[in-house]
Amino acid sequence: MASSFQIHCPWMEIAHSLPHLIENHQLRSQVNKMPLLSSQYLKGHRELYLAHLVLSYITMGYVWQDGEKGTAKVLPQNLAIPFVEISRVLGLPPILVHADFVLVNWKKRNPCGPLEIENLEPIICLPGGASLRGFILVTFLVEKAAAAGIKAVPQVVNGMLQPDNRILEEALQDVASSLRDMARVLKKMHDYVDPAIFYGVIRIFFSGWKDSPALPEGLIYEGISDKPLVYSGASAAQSTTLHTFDELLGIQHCRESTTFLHRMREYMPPHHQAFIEEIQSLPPLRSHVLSSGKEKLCSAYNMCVAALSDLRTYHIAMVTKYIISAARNAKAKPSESTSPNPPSFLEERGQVAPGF
Ligand code: HEM
Repeated sequence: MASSFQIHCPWMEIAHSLPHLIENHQLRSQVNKMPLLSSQYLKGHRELYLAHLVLSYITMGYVWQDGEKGTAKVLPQNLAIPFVEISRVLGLPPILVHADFVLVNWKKRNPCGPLEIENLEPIICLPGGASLRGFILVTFLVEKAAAAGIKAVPQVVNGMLQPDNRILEEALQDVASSLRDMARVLKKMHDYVDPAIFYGVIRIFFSGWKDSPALPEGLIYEGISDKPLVYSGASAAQSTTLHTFDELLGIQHCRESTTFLHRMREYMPPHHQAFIEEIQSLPPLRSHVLSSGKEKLCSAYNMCVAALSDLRTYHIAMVTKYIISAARNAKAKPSESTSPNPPSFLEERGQVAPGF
């Protein structure tokens, strides 16, 4: 019997040629020829996540193939119906999310080799060549660096609830070291991602259709709803990592940022959201540390807050380089810009957070 992905292979075939089809403005006609396939043959979470990844990339290419002026207003039913069905099963929105873009979109070149950038490859790509590859893989490696800190979270909780100050202090040290590691890995972005390509070519493909001047009413998912649906685009603000550390440490953001960050949680896999809610429901760690009166514990907690703050400060420097300065350069020297028309509706604004 044929495997389900052999049955669904038209999706895979198109997805593997996305950069070429988009650059040649042929993706829409290819998608329009695609048969309407049922998603019911997909088995298990691996196939379902792979299908969401593939259909989300095809969707972003379909909508943005012709840039901001030639946006598609309707997603054809042969793409919209299976994408929405699979999204419902996974509890994800029918748009590219961080989990698609980064968390499931990698494979090892040599299966026995290390989980390092030289041995990694995205499964599905969009235009942007080496810079797109670098953006996906460096972000993936930042997530990998966060894993040790996330694993330390249950230890922090044990140390607090038992209570055992030694366990708590060690676990907090692990969290701080993981946050420092994330910042160290984030710096690799400079080696792999060209700001002009990021700004002029790559960014538009993560853009959503909520509060978007290019799609002010949203996108019609044919066969699903006659009214346009609105969804935010992909952003690492949908990564579970910093949400978890914020909740653990009791970090409070201003009201506007809190609203935005909470909205981004709706774009995470449901089990990620549940994990964050679990941390949120715990007794406050900060009060526990303060009331313990233990200097070493306070200092371990403070190290975590400092490392998280340093990571965010560095991230703002990245936003400046890859968006604000890149926008100015593209405007000042349009002839040198890699893309003839960097999308004007995204100038100096976040993907999903206007005015960020
Ligand atoms: C070229 C690199 C990057 C740029 C230009 C960039 C840009 C942005 C922008 C514009 C936002 C505002 C929200 C939005 O509109 O999407 C944002 C938010 C965010 N980004 Fe990035 N980002 C980059 C890489 C990363 C990486 C590698 C991570 C780590 C996983 C990350 C984590 C976050 C988080 C957690 C937020 C939410 C705000 C916060 O919690 O501080 N970003 N980013």
